[in-house]
Amino acid sequence: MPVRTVSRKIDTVLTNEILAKLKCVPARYNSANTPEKCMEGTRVDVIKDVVTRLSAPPNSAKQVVMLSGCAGSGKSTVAKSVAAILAEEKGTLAASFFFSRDYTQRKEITHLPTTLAMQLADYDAAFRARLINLLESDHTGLLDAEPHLQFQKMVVGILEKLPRSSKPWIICLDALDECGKDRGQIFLRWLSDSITRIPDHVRFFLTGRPDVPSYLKLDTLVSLTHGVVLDEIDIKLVSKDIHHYIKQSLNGANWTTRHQWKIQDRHVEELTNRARGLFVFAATAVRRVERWPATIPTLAGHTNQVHSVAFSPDGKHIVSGAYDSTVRIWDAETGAALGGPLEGHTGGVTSVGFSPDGKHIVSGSCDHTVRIWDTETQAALGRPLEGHTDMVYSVAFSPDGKHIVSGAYDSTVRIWDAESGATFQRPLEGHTNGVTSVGFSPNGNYIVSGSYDQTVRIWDAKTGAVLGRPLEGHTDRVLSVAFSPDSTHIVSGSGDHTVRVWDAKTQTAHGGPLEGHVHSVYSVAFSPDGKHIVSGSNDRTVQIRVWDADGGASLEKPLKGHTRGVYSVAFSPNGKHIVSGSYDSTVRIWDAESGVALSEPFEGHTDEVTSVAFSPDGKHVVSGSFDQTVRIWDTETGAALGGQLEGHTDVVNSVAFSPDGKYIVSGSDDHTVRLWNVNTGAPVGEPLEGHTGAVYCIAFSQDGRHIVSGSHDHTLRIWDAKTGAALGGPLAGHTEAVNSVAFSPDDKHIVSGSNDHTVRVWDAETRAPSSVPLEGHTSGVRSVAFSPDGKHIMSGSCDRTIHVWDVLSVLNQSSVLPHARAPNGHNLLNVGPLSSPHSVFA
Ligand SMILES: Nc1ncnc2c1ncn2[C@@H]1O[C@H](COP(=O)(O)OP(=O)(O)OP(=O)(O)O)[C@@H](O)[C@H]1O
Repeated sequence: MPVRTVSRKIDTVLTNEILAKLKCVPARYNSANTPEKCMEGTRVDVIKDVVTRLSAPPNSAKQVVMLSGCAGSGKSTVAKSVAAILAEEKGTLAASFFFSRDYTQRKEITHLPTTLAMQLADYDAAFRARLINLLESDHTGLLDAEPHLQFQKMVVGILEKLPRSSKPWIICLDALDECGKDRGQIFLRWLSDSITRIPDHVRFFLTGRPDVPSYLKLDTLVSLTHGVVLDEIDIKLVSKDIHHYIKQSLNGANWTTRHQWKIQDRHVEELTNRARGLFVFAATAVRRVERWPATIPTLAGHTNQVHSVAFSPDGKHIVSGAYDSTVRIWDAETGAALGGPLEGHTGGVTSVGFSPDGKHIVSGSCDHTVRIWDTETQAALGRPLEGHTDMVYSVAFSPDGKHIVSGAYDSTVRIWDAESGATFQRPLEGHTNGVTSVGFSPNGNYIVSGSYDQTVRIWDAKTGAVLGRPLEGHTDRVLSVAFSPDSTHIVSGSGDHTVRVWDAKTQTAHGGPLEGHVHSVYSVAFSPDGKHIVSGSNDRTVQIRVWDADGGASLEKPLKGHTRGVYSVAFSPNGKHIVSGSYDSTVRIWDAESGVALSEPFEGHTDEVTSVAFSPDGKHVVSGSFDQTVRIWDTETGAALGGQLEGHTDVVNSVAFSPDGKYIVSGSDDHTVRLWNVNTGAPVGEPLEGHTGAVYCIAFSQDGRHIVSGSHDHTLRIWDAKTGAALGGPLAGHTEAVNSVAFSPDDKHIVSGSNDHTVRVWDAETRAPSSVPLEGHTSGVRSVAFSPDGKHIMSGSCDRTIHVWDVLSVLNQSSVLPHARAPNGHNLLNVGPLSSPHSVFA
């Protein structure tokens, strides 16, 4: 390599190291947990106005634009949209800081100057050179100086020396009222004192509640500030935006492809009026509606218990059968009854269903018979089908419409020819009590049945043979069963008042019982698009629930139950369980296969839980918290063992057991890594020092000899676990904080996940990257782990997905493209967002 290239590389490494010393906070407009942008088509004028003012040529514009408005008026959402346009379309966003009282580092002014300086250095090479120069020649301890001095020297001092630019440089600071207890007053004073030194191509876009602009009164800054007040915009215009927002959210393409019903115009009007110009009202209402379960109109008309309901194949109609001996047809959207009751049965109607083409309805009754009806004329077709010797509890068409299956109190299942009404084949026998409910799988291969014996059974539709074991879980009679449209799930309703969903393949419960009815659930069905479950109950109501097949117990939208963000997950050593730690201050244990929570949340921490890990024998779990302590729990009972381990002087971000289970290592915001003796709870040796930012994550190597740590300073470090000495320099490459690290099972590689949205793999010995950065996540990567066989890497992100990467492909890819980014390369490596965990970790 030519000498000049080498020296340039060394220079780059050195300057990177100097800048890495700056304490920066991930608070850019596009950092994790910043607000969403305005919905397209809303706030168009105000966004345009602000962008135009900020983009005007120097001299002609005021140097500060201040957007204010009351709580929830939508300031941060507008700020995000403005910042995105400036950054992504105009290239004029020099720096941004979105304050938030919900995040420790983003609610103080402390790291604002260094964060701004770092971002300005990223934005402009001349600024960067001057900043490096300043830091190199500084002997006054500027890195640890108080923030006001840092602002003066690292931001204002450099800006004033730079040549004037014809292109605006915009600094966006959102939610000043959430900046410290003084609600942004300190910052405004700094700005006021120095604005005359800052060249006029540098503009500030500030937002805050109405008190923030009031702090400017009588200040020199006032004359340089243009104010935009959201609360002064004509309420008719704002209401138009809110109307658009509600309608799009609950009636737009995105909604209607996912949901069976949509909001009606008069309800949009009503919600808009009630919002009275406050976006937060509308946003909260929309979120409520989106949240499961949504119960839409109650269909009232039957004069006795409703025992069965089903959607028509096109989703437009619902049919119901009741103990008043009638069948009724309803409009699924409005809930209005279509025509009168269908009369003919001489006993209560227990079960109803549509034929696949929607033209016919089948019903089963306490009068021992099955009947077929014409949907349009609502007339009975032919004579009743006779054969069962007791009450018929359930009926359904086969997917090709040629057969009808029925289950009866005589404990048998029967199959009928839909056209001739003849019954053929022997009855299917196996249940030990009355068969209440039956259905074909949509692919026609299986029949499912529910019984008074509290179980659900699956049968081969061709041979009539029973498949696998009975599905157990209901604590009372199973009254109704049905397959999902894709044949993967079965839904059942029971006398225990609940609805349950089962995985048809694994024959296990999919999540916990769905509650809501106040009496026995006699009927359940999936809507044709699989997004809704309709259920009918002894409580005389029909309920339509929005069911998210990916939610609940599914691992694709992982393990729902925590009430705040989950920031740490880990597999148990045998791969059967998952532990999660949440900002809701609790720790939870889940079944890795079904996604079911295995116990009540573990409670004890007094603040957000940042990190969790299993002990090597799986019997204990360790957790670290914002409350600066480490805690150890009994996995089975959830009991906290001993007291809390105290010593860190700031938030504990990460914890891990040593492979022999004797030690725990922890990383903290106090920049140090600490070792603890599990038995005594006492710290071992001195804290390990070296990182220049908070330590976010740590892991032991499998042989227990090394520890790897990842930090807010964007780097990883490797330590000798015995001596505490750092092994070589930091592993640099990530461009944002490192949130998660892990050794591969053979200790040869380290995987890291970062706020820069990427996953990186490193050679543990040479400390060089072993792969291109793995791209695919659309938000910060929070958690990474190798599968126990080392063949896969799992990464979890703020984008709410878990990706699984094939390690062999990752490493091979790197030998083809040593240091380049593979365009779309991740498609080759990425097994994809996790839909079936079993395929990977089985
Ligand atoms: N134009 C918009 N499009 C879509 N959603 C919006 C819009 N404006 C606001 N919202 C939603 O309304 C809620 C409140 O908005 P936002 O947080 O921006 O208000 P704010 O004025 O900054 O409130 P606060 O002063 O309490 O921080 C958020 O949930 C946001 O997503």
